[in-house]
Amino acid sequence: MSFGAQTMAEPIRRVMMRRPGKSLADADPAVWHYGKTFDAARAAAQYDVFAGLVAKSGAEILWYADEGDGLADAMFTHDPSLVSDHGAILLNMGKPLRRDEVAGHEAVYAAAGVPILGRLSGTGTVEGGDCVWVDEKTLAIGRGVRSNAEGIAQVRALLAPHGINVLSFDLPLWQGEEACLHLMSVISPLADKLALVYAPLLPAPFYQLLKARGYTLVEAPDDEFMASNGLNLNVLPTKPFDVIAVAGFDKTRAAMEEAGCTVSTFEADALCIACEGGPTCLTRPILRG
Ligand SMILES: NC(=O)NCCC[C@H](N)C(=O)O
Repeated sequence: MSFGAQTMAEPIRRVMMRRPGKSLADADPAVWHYGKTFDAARAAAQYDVFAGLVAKSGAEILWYADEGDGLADAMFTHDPSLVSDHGAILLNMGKPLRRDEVAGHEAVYAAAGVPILGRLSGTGTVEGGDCVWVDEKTLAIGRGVRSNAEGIAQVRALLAPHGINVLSFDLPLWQGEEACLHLMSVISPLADKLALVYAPLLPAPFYQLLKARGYTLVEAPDDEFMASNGLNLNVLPTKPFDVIAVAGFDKTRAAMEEAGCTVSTFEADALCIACEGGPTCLTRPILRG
């Protein structure tokens, strides 16, 4: 089978990515809520280093091309769709500027022969960054600014026939409606039942569920979470205990190494810190395991 990713840290075999091009170069930072360190040319150069690390892992990269559609955030391919073992789910973005990205994902799946399990409709919204596979039969979704109750109910209805339990956890507002806070902003799985977390912003019942399921939680330091706008926490496992992280957050790196991880880093001030999305957000795993 060439698709299926109901785990978060098993070896990444196939992934959808989008190299930022004309759409990011033309983006107005005030419209897109990009920070002071935004620089499209440097972001593209930093992206190439990141893409090289993903390619080095052996993953096949399916490219969603930026041909100037104006969708600057579309480089964050994690969000517009989700891939289950039963096909892809085309989501509906909570950030209105990102709604048209879903059609781009649909085209990539059609070209790659990945079946579509279903799609969200109406006013229901869910973003991929709010979705965390706790285990292969349990999907946690953060309800917040980007994902709403109706969207979560729609995902639940699509997955329930396959024996998958979808749970909803409420997120705080934190930096406001314009900023990006996903459930994946406060947790990054590193290996089976091992995750890096920023505990103060975790929904308390989600924290309790992880503990009850036998997870070991590595705590990211407060100062680096604040200094990085949360991006110190956003690390991509290419296989269990092997992760890609944003450079410059040495205490977070040391905490992961202490937990047995090998950490590769890349500079990402113009890309990740400025545009509010890290290595996990820049990838949509299509096949893991
Ligand atoms: N999964 C993620 O956390 N994605 C980051 C998306 C950042 C993008 N600027 C956004 O606001 O949607």
